[in-house]
Amino acid sequence: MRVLIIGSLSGELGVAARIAAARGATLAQAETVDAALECLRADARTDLIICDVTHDFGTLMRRLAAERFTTAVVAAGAENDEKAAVDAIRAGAREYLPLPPDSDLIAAILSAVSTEQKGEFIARDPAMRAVLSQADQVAPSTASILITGESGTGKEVLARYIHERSRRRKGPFVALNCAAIPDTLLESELFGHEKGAFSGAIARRTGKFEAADRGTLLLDEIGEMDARLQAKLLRTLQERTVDRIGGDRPVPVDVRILAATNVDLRSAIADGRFREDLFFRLNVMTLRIPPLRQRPGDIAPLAHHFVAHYARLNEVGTKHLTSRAVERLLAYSWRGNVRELENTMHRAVLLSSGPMIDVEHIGIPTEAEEPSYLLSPHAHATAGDTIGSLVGQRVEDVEQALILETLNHCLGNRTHAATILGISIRALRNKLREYAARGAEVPAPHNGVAA
Ligand SMILES: Nc1ncnc2c1ncn2[C@@H]1O[C@H](COP(=O)(O)OP(=O)(O)OP(=O)(O)O)[C@@H](O)[C@H]1O
Repeated sequence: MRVLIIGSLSGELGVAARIAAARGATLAQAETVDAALECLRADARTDLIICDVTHDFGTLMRRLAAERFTTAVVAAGAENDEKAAVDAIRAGAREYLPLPPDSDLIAAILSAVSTEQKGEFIARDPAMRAVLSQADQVAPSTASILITGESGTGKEVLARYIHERSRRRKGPFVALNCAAIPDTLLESELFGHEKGAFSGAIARRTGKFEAADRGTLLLDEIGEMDARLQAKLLRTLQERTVDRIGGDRPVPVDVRILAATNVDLRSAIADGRFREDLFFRLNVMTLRIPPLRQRPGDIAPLAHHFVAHYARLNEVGTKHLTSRAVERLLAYSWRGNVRELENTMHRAVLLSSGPMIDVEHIGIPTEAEEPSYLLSPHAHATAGDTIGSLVGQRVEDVEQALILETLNHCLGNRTHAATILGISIRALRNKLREYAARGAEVPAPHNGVAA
C-alpha cells in the first residue's frame, strides 16, 4: 500500500509514518498541499493520504475533488482538538487520526483501506459460482476480458477478483469509469498530458494507462467512449504504447485490459456507435454477471455481509436481520442489484436502534406495492392501467415524473436509472440539469447515504 504523508516528519506525524511503514506501507512525503498534488499527478497509484490538519485541509480536499483524485484521506491532528476533527470529517476526511498516534488505529485504517480495495466477493448462488469458476480459469492469462451485467451487479468487484488471481496481482489495479468523465477530459485521464498541452494543463500528469503499468486497467462503461477515443484506445492496445497529449514520443506500457459494460455492445456496433475491431480486441472472453434477481441464493449472504460491514464501520455494535426482514429481501426485485441491496442495508443499520433489523428498517415495498414498471422488463405489457390514469397530462411532465421517481428508486445512481429508463447516461444527465434549472428537486448521486 502506498501512503502519501502531507506535513513534516520531524514530529508526531513522523511517528505515525514510521508505524505505517512498519506495517508494510510504502511512504512518500510532501511538505505542502501543492507538492502533494504534484506527487499525485506524477504517480496516480497512491492508496491513502495522511494529512496534518494544520495544513490547509479544506483546500486539499477541494483540489483533490477538482482534479478528480479519489484517494482516501485521513486527517491527523492533536488528540483533544475536537473542532479540527469535526471540520476534517465534514470536509471529507475518512478518519481523524489523533496524535500522538495509536499503532492499532493506524493498522485498522490501513487494513480498512486495503479490504475496501480488495473487495470481498460473496458468491453462493450456483449462477454466480459458475461465473467465478470461469473467472478463475481466465485470471492467470493476460487475455482481455469483457465483463457485462446490469448496473450494480458487481462488475468492478469481479474485475478486482480477476486481478488478485492474476500474475499481475503485485502490480496496480486501476479503474476508470468512462461515463463519469466528459469526453474532453477522458483523453488526458487515460493517456496523460504534458505541461502546457492545452489550457489548464498546469503540470505534466500521467494517465491511467501509465498508472496501471505492469498491472490491470479496468475501463468501466466502455460503451460510452466516443469514436475518436475508441480509435486511440485501439492503437494503444495494438502498439502497447501511449501517446500523452502534447507528448513527442510514445511511452511503452504493459497493461492488461478488463472492460465492463451494462449496454449491449453488439447493438452499439450495429448502430455504428462502437468499433467492431475494438470490440474483438477487448472481448477475448466475456463474463456475464446475472442480475441479483436471477441469483436469489446470493441475497441473504450479501445482506448479512453488508449489515456486519456497516455496523462495524459506524461503530453501532453487532446487528442481525430478523427472518421476516430476510423474507422481505428475498421477495424484492432488486433492479439496482447489489448496490441497491448494499445501500438499503447501510440505511437499515443506521435506522435501527437495537440489535435487530426488521422490515420497518429496510423500507422496501412488498412485491404487491412495487410499481409494475420496476418489476417487469416488459413494462409496456403490464402498464396499461397506469397509462389510463395519465391521460390529460403533458408528455413532458409525465417524463419528468418518471425520470425523477426512477432516480429516487435507484438511490440517486445515474447509471442504473438510465439503464432502467432505456436512455443513455448523457441524455439522463441533460434532462436532470434541465429539471434542476426549472427548480425541481433532483436526488443527489448517493441520495445522502454515504456508500
Ligand atoms: N459479490 C459481491 N460481494 C460483495 N460486494 C459486492 C458484490 N457485488 C457487488 N458488490 C458491491 O456492490 C456495489 C456495486 O458493485 P460494482 O461497483 O462492482 O458494480 P458495477 O456492476 O461495476 O456497477 P456500475 O455498472 O454501476 O459501475 C459495490 O459497493 C460492491 O462492493
